[in-house]
Amino acid sequence: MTRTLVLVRHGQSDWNLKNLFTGWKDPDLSEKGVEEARLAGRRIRERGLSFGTAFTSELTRAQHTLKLMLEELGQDVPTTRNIALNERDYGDLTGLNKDDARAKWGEEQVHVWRRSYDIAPPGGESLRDTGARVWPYYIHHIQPKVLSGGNVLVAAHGNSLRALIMALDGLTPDEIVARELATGVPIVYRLNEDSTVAEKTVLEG
Ligand SMILES: O=C(O)[C@@H](CO)OP(=O)(O)O
Repeated sequence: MTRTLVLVRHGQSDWNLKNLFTGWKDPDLSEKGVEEARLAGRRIRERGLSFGTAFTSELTRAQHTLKLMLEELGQDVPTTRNIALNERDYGDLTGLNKDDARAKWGEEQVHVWRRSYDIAPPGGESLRDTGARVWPYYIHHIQPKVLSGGNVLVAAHGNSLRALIMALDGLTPDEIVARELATGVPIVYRLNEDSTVAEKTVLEG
């Protein structure tokens, strides 16, 4: 029994390309994002992994990434979509250009809003808030599938996955600040029977 969990941040979206805060807005993948998603699927295929279940968010960029990965894998897997896996809600920053926001509020403040654990952007969610919906969803819906040996593929978002990875890797609020997730790079976890992490491999390069 392999108990494998693969996490993938969606490929580059049109709004990533335009450098806009995206959050719960729903742009699709850019051309580059489509290629990144396909490459992610091929990287997973090279590992010979097959999946019993897949999960994604309610947002198009993650769903599209999952679809393209499964096409590359040649696997038709039952998929569950849930809002709990959505990107962090960016509140009032949504739709603003990230460089314009730095010019207005300063580099440091914008970095705190984007990467800190417990400071929320105005009207939006902190990473802690995001984790408060992602982690219970993981525990109740995703982890049981992994522990039963079905191998699970999750396509989600930079911050919903940072929140999950923080818990899986046992990172502190200070340590999570420096964690960035690249688009379309699969992260493979193998879990022990007791749900702790046995091994983590990042499929990059
Ligand atoms: O705009 C967003 O929703 C996210 C991810 O693209 O941005 P950030 O890099 O600030 O986490």
